[in-house]
Amino acid sequence: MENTVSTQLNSAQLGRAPHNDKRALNSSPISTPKELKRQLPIDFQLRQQIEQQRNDIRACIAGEDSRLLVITGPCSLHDPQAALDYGQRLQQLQQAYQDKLLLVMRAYVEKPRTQVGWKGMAYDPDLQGKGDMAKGIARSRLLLLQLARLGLPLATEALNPLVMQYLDDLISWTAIGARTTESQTHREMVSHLSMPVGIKNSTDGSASNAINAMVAARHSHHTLGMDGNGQIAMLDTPGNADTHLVLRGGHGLTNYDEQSVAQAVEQLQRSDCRTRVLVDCSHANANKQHRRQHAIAVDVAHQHRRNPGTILGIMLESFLLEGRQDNIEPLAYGQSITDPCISWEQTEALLQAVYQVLAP
Ligand SMILES: O=C[C@H](O)[C@H](O)COP(=O)(O)O
Ligand SMILES: C=C(OP(=O)(O)O)C(=O)O
Repeated sequence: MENTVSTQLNSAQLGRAPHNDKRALNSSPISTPKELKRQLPIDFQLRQQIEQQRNDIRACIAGEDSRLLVITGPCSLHDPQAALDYGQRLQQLQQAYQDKLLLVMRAYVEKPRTQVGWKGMAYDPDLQGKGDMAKGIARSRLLLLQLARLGLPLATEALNPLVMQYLDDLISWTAIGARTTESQTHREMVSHLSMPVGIKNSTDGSASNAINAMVAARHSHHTLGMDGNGQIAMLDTPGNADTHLVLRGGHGLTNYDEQSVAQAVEQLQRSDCRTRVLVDCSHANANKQHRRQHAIAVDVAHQHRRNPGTILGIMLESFLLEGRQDNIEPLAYGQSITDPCISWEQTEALLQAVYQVLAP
């Protein structure tokens, strides 16, 4: 989307900057988290469902549940209808595979970028490059609410700690991405979050920053943030012990093979961290060749059988149509506008193959 979304400032925007700060742009106030949660509330039953789903994932991390955790879905959500279509299909697969797989839908509304590009529904819901976070955050919350009501646990990447305050109650698993693993702000945020969190190895492929993040996040912190009323406040975070490492490869090297996993597990043990790792079958592990995800997932499923206690699960980038698209006009239904994904049919085949490894 880099080509279709302008990130340049126009003169009208610059003209609105106050005299004493020529770099400051227009600011548009938006509702507080409490106001938005009041408009789009979660009821008692849904709250209980999400708490149960978080507990199910916690049990997998702790090794009390031997099912393979599968985080699967589009690289990013941009079209609510296609996302709900995907969610309905996934929910049906969950019924079929529930004894061996715990399926969680990737529902990412924020995207970290290597340089510039579309940053997700929360920022630019109309894909026009204009940015409308009031609309974007509200649309994201509504969509997550509709997806959660399908009965699926949801996964997202927490990028901006303020955005997370509007959505956190709907999420069962959160990722800290490879580009933010080393950030103190993100480690403090994890310490504050109430759900299990997967922390990715850095883009250079090293697991050390992620393991340092796991250690930092299990401690409590004092940090500057925003409370539910939109008030800037010092937050005392409780610490989050429900974290795990996500291996996503890096710098042209993969790290999902048995030896890399064993090395990571050893490093985790030395830092007294949870040892079960989740393998991201996409990103640098697949060198963004989406079809490679199938072979990687099957390999990891075999490791899960051979070495119980090392593999927690897999992550897939999957949507309705295979690949990705650059042009938003016309927009193909169900195809990624960020990273390439496997199609729905390829996803069904992959999950069936993984299931067969686990339940021969
Ligand atoms: O998962 C998505 C991308 O890998 C990540 O957001 C970085 O994308 P970019 O390198 O295209 O900016
Ligand atoms: C951006 C992502 O991954 P990573 O942080 O591993 O690049 C992602 O999973 O969408």
